[in-house]
Amino acid sequence: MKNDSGTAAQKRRAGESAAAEVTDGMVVGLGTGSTAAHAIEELGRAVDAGLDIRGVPTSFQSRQLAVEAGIPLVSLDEVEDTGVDLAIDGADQFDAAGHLMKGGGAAHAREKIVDASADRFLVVADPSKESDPLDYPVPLEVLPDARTLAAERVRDLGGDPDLRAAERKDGPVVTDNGNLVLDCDFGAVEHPEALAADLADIPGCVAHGLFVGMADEIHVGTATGVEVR
Ligand SMILES: O=C[C@H](O)[C@H](O)[C@H](O)COP(=O)(O)O
Repeated sequence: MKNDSGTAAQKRRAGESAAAEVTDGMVVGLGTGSTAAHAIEELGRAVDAGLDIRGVPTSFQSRQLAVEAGIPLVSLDEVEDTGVDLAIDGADQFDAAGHLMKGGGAAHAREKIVDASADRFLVVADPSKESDPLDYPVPLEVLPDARTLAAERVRDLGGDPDLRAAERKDGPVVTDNGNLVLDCDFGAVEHPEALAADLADIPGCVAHGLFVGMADEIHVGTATGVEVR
């Protein structure tokens, strides 16, 4: 179960552990999802206590949480000179090499921009996210007009694309960027670097959920503490 109290506590420990790495003056990338939310809440408490930071949200969801938590926000444009000091973000899966699958919340396009802009990128996760090899269907954000061609190219690569449907509306999920998501099942991904390159080449692909070689640390919340990998 993704949301039982054990897993929720593990996510909280991971989020709080990564938030503890944030220091005064930092520009911080604020990830999306239920685990990164714990880091945002913890940073909000630290801001209340006097921590001076600026946050760069990765989604509508993380922006809302940060506003509620009282974290001052900036856009990537506004930190052109300073860049992002540290990003904290969740993952749908991670492997032993530190490669990630992201995009379960359809936020991976902006997450990839913010996480790649950071001097240090910390992933927060619970132990259920570990998978070797990665086998979570790869989320592919595509321009709406590219949907049919992109699905065809995914099939050519050996994948099974499925247009992500919205849960409480008829029709597809539309991302924060106005695009669609194809969840592309490739089974076990034995060569993430090669698949990442092939997917990036698909016309109309905005971003795929493979984050290859990007993570600096993975904070894994356990039943009793946090393992940093
Ligand atoms: O698009 C969503 C993001 O990549 C999330 O960081 C990812 O889905 C993990 O979310 P959660 O921590 O809720 O499992």
